[in-house]
Amino acid sequence: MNGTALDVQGLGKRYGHTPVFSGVDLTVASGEFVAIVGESGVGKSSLLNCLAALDDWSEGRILHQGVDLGTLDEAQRAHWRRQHLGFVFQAFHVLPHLDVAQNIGLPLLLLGQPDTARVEQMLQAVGLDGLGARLPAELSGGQLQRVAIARALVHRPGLLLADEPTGNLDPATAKQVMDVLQQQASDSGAALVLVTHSRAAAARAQRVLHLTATGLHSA
Ligand SMILES: Nc1ncnc2c1ncn2[C@@H]1O[C@H](COP(=O)(O)OP(=O)(O)OP(=O)(O)O)[C@@H](O)[C@H]1O
Repeated sequence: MNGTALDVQGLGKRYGHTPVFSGVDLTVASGEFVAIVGESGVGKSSLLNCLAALDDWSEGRILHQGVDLGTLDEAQRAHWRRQHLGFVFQAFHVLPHLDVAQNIGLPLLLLGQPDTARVEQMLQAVGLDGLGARLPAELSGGQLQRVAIARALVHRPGLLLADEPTGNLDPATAKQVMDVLQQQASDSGAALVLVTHSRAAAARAQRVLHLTATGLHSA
């Protein structure tokens, strides 16, 4: 897929009267990998939650492949997320009572398009071949994050957001998880926006942007 996956114009976020950031402009092409870094508390997670339309923003616009997310109501945003978005969190957020294959297949199930062959394909792609019947409690942290990556991409979203996905992992495991995340995002042609404190993870991106209270700047 070519073209612009994400176009953010003059985005600002306040919690009540407390400003977090303003003036955020960002264009991400399909297949591009952008890292966002910045001091703790500057608003990186808040920005990502806005880009996912999980939280409201105070000013500006977010367009995803031409769709203005600000014009969608809650139900339409939920529908947009299900179809077009993958999200990987620091704390994995896999569902403990579902096995690995069920966790990975959940986005397809929610879309009414269950597809066991696609789930198998994703299991292989992230190096978890043969582990589909395991419960999350029986996996390592690195394996859990691979489940989360497979789940985030199983429905072929155009936009993949990752919030500190290696924050809970040791450096060697973090490297393996980043290899999988980068490779899978690239193979699927998804735009990848990564928030991280890890210099090693950020250095993999095509662009590294620094978030401050006044916007995103080239790092
Ligand atoms: N729901 C909320 N209500 C009010 N303030 C909030 C809320 N969520 C975050 N904040 C505040 O907004 C600011 C930005 O928080 P955010 O978590 O986005 O920063 P961050 O850059 O991701 O930080 P870190 O790198 O430590 O994860 C912080 O001052 C935080 O206390």
